[in-house]
Amino acid sequence: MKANTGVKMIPLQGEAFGKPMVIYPTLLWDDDRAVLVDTGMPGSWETIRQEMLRAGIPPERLQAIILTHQDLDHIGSLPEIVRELGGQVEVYAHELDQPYIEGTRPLLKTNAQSMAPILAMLPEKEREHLQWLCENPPKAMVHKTLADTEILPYCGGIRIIHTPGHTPGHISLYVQDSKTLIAGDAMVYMNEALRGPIPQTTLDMEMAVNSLKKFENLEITSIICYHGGMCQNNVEEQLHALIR
Ligand SMILES: O=c1ccn([C@@H]2O[C@H](COP(=O)(O)O)[C@@H](O)[C@H]2O)c(=O)[nH]1
Repeated sequence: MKANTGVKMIPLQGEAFGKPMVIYPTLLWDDDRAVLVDTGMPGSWETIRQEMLRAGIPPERLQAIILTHQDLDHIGSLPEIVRELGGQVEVYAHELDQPYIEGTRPLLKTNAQSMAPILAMLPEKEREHLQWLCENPPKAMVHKTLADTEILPYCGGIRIIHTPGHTPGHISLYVQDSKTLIAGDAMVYMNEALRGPIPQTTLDMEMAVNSLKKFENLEITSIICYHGGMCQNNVEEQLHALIR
């Protein structure tokens, strides 16, 4: 029997890096399990938990967290979720971002040196907070690393697509049942238009643009961008216009 599967974005609103920001972790579920893709900034677990309850998915059903990459706004609430749910949750990420998420290497972007221009512009309280996060970044163990083309057996099958560029271990996810592409930061959705990676925060633009070719042969009905949310208008046309 086919499982009942679902996809729901969890909008998280707040202030980050000196500006207002809305970001979109995604909740996936089937009959008995739920999966969270990315965890928001530190302190977001309570909002995510409430949104899960509103969707009728008890947090105890959460069995996996998939991190699209190491950036602070994606891994921020990982420690608090793992602390609360403990051993029931398996954490997944690509091996190239694993050491940063586990804290054995400093985060590639959210460190005092890279953040210096932003830190200098912030009011004192926010500066102290971001400085503290740079020195004490969230970290947690990655239980399983993910490789390109692998299919995770949750929610009707989640295909892993390695899309390096924004970070070396950036992954996107293709949810087979609903034909939804969870693009992480490989693309953004702004003013009802799908756009490529943002140069300001992408470590290797050439690689990031090249990674978009991996979406070329997918049948896609919706794309969820972490920045901008869900794109459902002329999805394949918009996507093909970005692929060079
Ligand atoms: O203006 C900014 C915003 C963010 N950063 C750093 O880049 C990463 C990724 O940011 P995204 O907005 O998710 O692409 C973030 O964790 C910050 O460390 C930046 O340098 N400048």
